[in-house]
Amino acid sequence: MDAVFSVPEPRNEPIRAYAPGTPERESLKAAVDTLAGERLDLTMTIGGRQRPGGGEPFDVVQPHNHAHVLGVAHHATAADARDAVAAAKAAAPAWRDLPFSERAAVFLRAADLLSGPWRDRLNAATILGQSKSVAQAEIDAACEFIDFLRFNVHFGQQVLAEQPFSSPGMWNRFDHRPLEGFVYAITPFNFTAIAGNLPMAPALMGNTVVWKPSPTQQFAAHFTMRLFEAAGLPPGVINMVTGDGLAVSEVALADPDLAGIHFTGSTGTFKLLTRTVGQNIDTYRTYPRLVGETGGKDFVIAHPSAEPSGLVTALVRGAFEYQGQKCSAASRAYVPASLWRDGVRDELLAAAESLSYGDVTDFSHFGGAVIDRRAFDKHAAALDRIKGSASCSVAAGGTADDSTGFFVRPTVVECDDPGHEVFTTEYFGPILGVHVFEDARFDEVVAQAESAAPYALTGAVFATDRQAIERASHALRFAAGNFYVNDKPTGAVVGQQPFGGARASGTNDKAGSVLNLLRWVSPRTIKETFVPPTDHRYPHMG
Ligand SMILES: NC(=O)c1ccc[n+]([C@@H]2O[C@H](COP(=O)([O-])OP(=O)(O)OC[C@H]3O[C@@H](n4cnc5c(N)ncnc54)[C@H](O)[C@@H]3O)[C@@H](O)[C@H]2O)c1
Ligand SMILES: N[C@@H](CCC=O)C(=O)O
Repeated sequence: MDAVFSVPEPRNEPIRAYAPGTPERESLKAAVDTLAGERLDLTMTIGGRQRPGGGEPFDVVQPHNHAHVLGVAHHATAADARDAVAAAKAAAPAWRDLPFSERAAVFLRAADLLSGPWRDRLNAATILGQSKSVAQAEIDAACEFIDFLRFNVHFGQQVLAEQPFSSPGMWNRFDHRPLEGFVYAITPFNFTAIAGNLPMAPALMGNTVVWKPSPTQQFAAHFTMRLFEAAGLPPGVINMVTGDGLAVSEVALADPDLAGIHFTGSTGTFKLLTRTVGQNIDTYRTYPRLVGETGGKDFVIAHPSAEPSGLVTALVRGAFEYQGQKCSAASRAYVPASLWRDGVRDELLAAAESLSYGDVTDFSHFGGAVIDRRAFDKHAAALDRIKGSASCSVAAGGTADDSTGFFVRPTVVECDDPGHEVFTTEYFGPILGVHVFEDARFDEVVAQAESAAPYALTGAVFATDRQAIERASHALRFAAGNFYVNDKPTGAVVGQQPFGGARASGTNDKAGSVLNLLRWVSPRTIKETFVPPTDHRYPHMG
């Protein structure tokens, strides 16, 4: 077909409420019951074929009920990784030669399947495997994932439309080639949408991918791979390997055809991958593109003019939704003494104490458990250190219980010392540090908070005084890639608040935007001269 297609205009997927007594709630409940009753073989998918990894098995469990095994996966071995890389390379020529519209149609179909018949399955898998509440699963596994699929197609088309100028007598063109080689996508446990987006975005632009999901997100990742297949993704375009990824990295990072890494996860892991690529730099055919979105220590700073109830709600939702396991989660707050004394303290502590964390298959809970034993132990140890610290006191929560699930209570820590680890270390759990300051010190506190932590992902300022907002916004310009005024620092929506941070928080390539898709193409410039000159002499030569 010869045509310049326009892709469907993307719209953000409406969020379902799952109110008691509604058919949508019953249908999701049934999907949760069905998936909870199975014990799946969580296979790899290489070249379109499912097979178990060749390494040690590991259980994928419900974090809120860790005795309940949802499925068993195996760590991929070096041989598995070599097969995945070979499958990606074999699929590359046919996939990149498919017109963009055909590749886009696969992902638009995936979006519609997920919006309809696959919605309950992906949501249920995310509730069970990652311990998300219904509301948190819906905004992630359904809405954000659907948005990534649809908006990426829109932005991909925008990339292709980007063309150079042409002087008379010639036609200059960009051929937006995919990268030469394969892309290695490594994804975190906390968002089903991110896990789907990281292999999808390079694939849309014509690349083939080796995808390594997090072991603790493997349950939903399994269904994501099935969704891509149901949408018509050809074998070998996305090859999913399971496990911790150590053997996969040994193979993939040493391969001459490694063309890019699309990573989201901790700062430490991304630094390790970057360092390894640096060490192997002479191995590669081309410089691998490194895209990494990493950790955060996200702040909320209130001015004395802030509206108190909005501030409290933002702190509660920003810090404690999904048990604080969002890279964007509010984990340090700076509150003026006047507001703190006049109600914010009492409201915040009461709200934190009232939150119910429990078995999220009971839809009435606000939240669930933290992801695994490693996270639980890390938070328990941090709480012990905080309790032993002279400058801090636990004002709410502060307890942890792993008898049935990995539960850590929503915790508020008041701390005099703004340099304390509670304001600098990413715990990635439901622990909020609060520094209370004398009202007149607002600008000084903003300046300290600006670089108290090495990260620069998200941050919020609460104020009604426009000059205070302007001053804080200016002083914090480089302290957050996503900056909020009078809103919580979480919950970025694809297409509306393109997401990503700098400093130790990543390469800031803004997932789900044109900026990210640009990283997965390597344009060839073509100049065609319609009537080539036939005389080599300059006019001045006579
Ligand atoms: N900035 C963002 O957009 C964003 C979004 C979500 C999560 N995060 C960050 O992610 C972190 C939490 O996620 P996590 O605990 O899954 O992070 P993690 O770094 O422990 O793991 C991320 C992924 O890397 C894999 N991995 C680890 N070492 C590897 C290696 N040598 N080779 C190949 N793969 C390897 C893991 O198995 C997992 O799939 C937090 O720091 C959070 O801030 C950032
Ligand atoms: N995009 C999500 C965060 C993803 C990281 O975990 C938000 O804005 O809350």
